[in-house]
Amino acid sequence: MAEFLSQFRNFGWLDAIDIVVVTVVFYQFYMLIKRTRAVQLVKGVMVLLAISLLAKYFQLRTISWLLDKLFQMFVFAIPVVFQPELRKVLEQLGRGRFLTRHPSTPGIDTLEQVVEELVRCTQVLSKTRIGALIVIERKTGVQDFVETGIKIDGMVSSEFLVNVFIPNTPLHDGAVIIRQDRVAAAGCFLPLSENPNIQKDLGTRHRAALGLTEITDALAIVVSEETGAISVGIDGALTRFMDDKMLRELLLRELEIKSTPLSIIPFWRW
Ligand SMILES: Nc1ncnc2c1ncn2[C@@H]1O[C@H](COP(=O)(O)OP(=O)(O)OP(=O)(O)O)[C@@H](O)[C@H]1O
Repeated sequence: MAEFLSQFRNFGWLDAIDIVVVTVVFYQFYMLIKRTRAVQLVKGVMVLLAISLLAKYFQLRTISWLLDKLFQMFVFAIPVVFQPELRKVLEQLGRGRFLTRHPSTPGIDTLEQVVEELVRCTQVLSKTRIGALIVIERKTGVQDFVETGIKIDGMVSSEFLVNVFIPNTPLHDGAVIIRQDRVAAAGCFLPLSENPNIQKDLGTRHRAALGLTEITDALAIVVSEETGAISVGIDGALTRFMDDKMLRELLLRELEIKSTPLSIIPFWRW
């Protein structure tokens, strides 16, 4: 205890600066990877770190030894796995944009408005038989897929979304990605599902919606060009033939805006 307190007695302003700098660097790095799938890996490493500390504390030698070896491996693996994120950090440092402010979370009213705009736009798209694929990001970041399209960063509005999907316009091909209350990008390329059990009449638009929702917790709304049917992909399963009421209830529930009973949701799920 005395040793611990003596450390504090030697604590100078340089140590304070040291701690602040390290905190800021870690925070900015976290904000940078927060929207990508790399954050899951960081969480995994944190869990292993916690187990390793506990194993050391309780003197569990085999677990400690195993985890030590694993961490030695990480020294080489992490730069490879995080290569894109590390490149981005270095680029931002180079441009002097490391200390940027990060957008705050929108309120419930704003998100409710976003849901309304999405419901309105899917109704128009469905009635006019315009095919569409709209992804809504949740906890797992989908920045990797945002980067495959054209960055937009605009307000979510029904009119804008309908316009994006009008055939033969520059952005109609691919998916629109919504992040919170903003349209992050359009024309994004999503991974196709390889699930062999998908109905044969569902083409690549539906497969892309399933593909993304298999690997992230995002929601994917699909409007079929052929039938006008509205479907929603969640966790690699498709809820099909939704009307405006069902879609509104599902979005409000899944986006944790309002809790609605499950019974309203149809069970056309594959
Ligand atoms: N990997 C992908 N990522 C994003 N969008 C895609 C992807 N693959 C296809 N699409 C979109 O789907 C369109 C083709 O849809 P296709 O007709 O093959 O699918 P579908 O599931 O049968 O849908 P629909 O019922 O609308 O015809 C493409 O023009 C493109 O906009």
